Amino acid sequence: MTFMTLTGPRDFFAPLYWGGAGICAAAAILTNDVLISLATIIIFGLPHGALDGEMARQALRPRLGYLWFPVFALPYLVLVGLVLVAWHVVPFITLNLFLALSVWHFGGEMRDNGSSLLAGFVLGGAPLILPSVFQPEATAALLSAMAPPVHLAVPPSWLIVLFPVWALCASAWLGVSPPATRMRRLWSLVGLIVPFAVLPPLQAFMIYFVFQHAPAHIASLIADCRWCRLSSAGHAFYRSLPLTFASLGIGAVMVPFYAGPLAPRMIAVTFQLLAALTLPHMIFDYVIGRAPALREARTPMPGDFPARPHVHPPVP
Ligand SMILES: CC1=C(/C=C/C(C)=C/C=C/C(C)=C/C=O)C(C)(C)CCC1
Ligand SMILES: [Fe+2]
Repeated sequence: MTFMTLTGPRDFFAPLYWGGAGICAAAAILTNDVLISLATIIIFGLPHGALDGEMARQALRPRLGYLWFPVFALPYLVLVGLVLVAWHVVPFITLNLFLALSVWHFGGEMRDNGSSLLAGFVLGGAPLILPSVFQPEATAALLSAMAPPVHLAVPPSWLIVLFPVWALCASAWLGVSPPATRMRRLWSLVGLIVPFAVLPPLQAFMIYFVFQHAPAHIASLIADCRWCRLSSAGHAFYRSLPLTFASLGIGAVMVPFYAGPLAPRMIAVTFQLLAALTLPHMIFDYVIGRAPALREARTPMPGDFPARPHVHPPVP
């Protein structure tokens, strides 16, 4: 019944969650503490990716029974392991691939319902291109900490070279927008530019990840009536807990394999793990969106928590 108090009709979840996220983010900014920024990123950002397990369960369990879990988890874990090994074997290449995949991933999440590639590049490129241009040294230091023993004095040049292209694309994206959406687009750009212009890069990324990227992903799943058990943010958070804890477990196992002072070490663990989870997450997203068999196999299962309907009937 705790569940009901979290997600019931009087939804206590949103104020609790956003209050917690706001306090943690403010603490990270006010104390300038790397570890608090990382903790905020993990606690309030990681769960959005951990919903893959819930989607796989809904898609696969009606056809495979309990076998759904190994069918989903084994390839997923193999990919996680491969990415973690790649960080150690070819850190420079892995870092650059991760940055490029992140542009793609962030763009896909932020543009409204699968709109243009232009929108994807503008909205997905900003979180990586802007810190590289506005605060090159701090960004290079963070990227170096992410991929030891790589040492970068400046961010990867392709991110810098993309800046004028990005600025042109952003202007074009605003310019071609229908008047009704122009202000919304302008505000979404302001919301991206301001944090990366005024805050240190890790804190700006924290704001982006926790308050823009993760909520956009969760909102798109809630709006999608295929995922009947994800009908509110509270349900989504609850359903993300098992894989969130599993990911934290993987992170805990990783820590002893990394050397050096605590802050850079935790930066490496956090972002290498994020990269390792992002690759299977993106592949999963692609597969679940394309495979017709997976799209249709969504009958309610015994023992399911009765989800709130997505569309409420009009009150007479
Ligand atoms: C660490 C760090 C950066 C890169 C972060 C990346 C690349 C994160 C990717 C996360 C993903 C893909 C999550 C998926 O949900 C910046 C912004 C360059 C500068 C600030 C510090
Ligand atoms: Fe994501």
